[in-house]
Amino acid sequence: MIQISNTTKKFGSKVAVDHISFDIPAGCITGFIGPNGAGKTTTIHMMTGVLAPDQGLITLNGINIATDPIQAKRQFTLVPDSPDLFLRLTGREYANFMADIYDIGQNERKQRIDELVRDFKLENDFDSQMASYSHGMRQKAIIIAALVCNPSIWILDEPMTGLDPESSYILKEKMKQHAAAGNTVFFSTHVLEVAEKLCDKIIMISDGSIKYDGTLDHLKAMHEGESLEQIFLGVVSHA
Ligand SMILES: Nc1ncnc2c1ncn2[C@@H]1O[C@H](COP(=O)(O)OP(=O)(O)OP(=O)(O)O)[C@@H](O)[C@H]1O
Repeated sequence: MIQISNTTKKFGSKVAVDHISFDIPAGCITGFIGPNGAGKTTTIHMMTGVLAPDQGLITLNGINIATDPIQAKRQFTLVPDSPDLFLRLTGREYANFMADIYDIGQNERKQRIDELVRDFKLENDFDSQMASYSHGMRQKAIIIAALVCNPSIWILDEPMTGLDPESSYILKEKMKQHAAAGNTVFFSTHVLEVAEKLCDKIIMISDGSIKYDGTLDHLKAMHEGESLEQIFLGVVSHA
């Protein structure tokens, strides 16, 4: 579970995130949707300790990321918005580096890496430097390394970007399984069809403020006969 309370982030005079509060419960998939520049990545960076908020409180499984960052960071894994990281490492070296950080034993990590590499069809390239990968292959390697760690909370920033349909399907199935096992899955997306098919709960952000926080079913009941796209465009145009 993640709790964000009255949290604000400014860059100079620009208020990127403005007094936002919401809970992300365990046991379901929560989608974070909003237009470009709405504040999604800034929020995710504050949740994961990459950025310090100017104001507010963020806890992950009840642990305050500001005052207990090491323990808080052990609660989650992050798929960042850009996969262009550690490009001199091979996919396998990067996955092992992440597994080291999370203290995953040798047998367990080997089993998980083998399974994930097979699922995402990266067997032929996993021992090559990530600099030689295509964008989609880098995205797969970052996802594999994040999922090898397998803590209770998964935070994914635009995770389907660049993935082929088969890999995107596999990732969505893994997200569903993780949530069904009682864990927390939170992801941002621009792809409303994905949000519609995958999410139990939706949080909509626009211009740094939360415009909707609730179940997908409730949102649809409030806007009977409208698609999620029509609802989204309505919410954003009234921002
Ligand atoms: N490092 C920064 N310096 C200055 N302004 C920033 C910085 N990071 C983000 N912003 C601003 O904060 C606002 C929110 O940006 P953010 O990246 O959180 O949006 P987003 O919802 O993730 O957008 P996108 O969907 O385009 O990735 C934008 O107006 C952006 O210009």
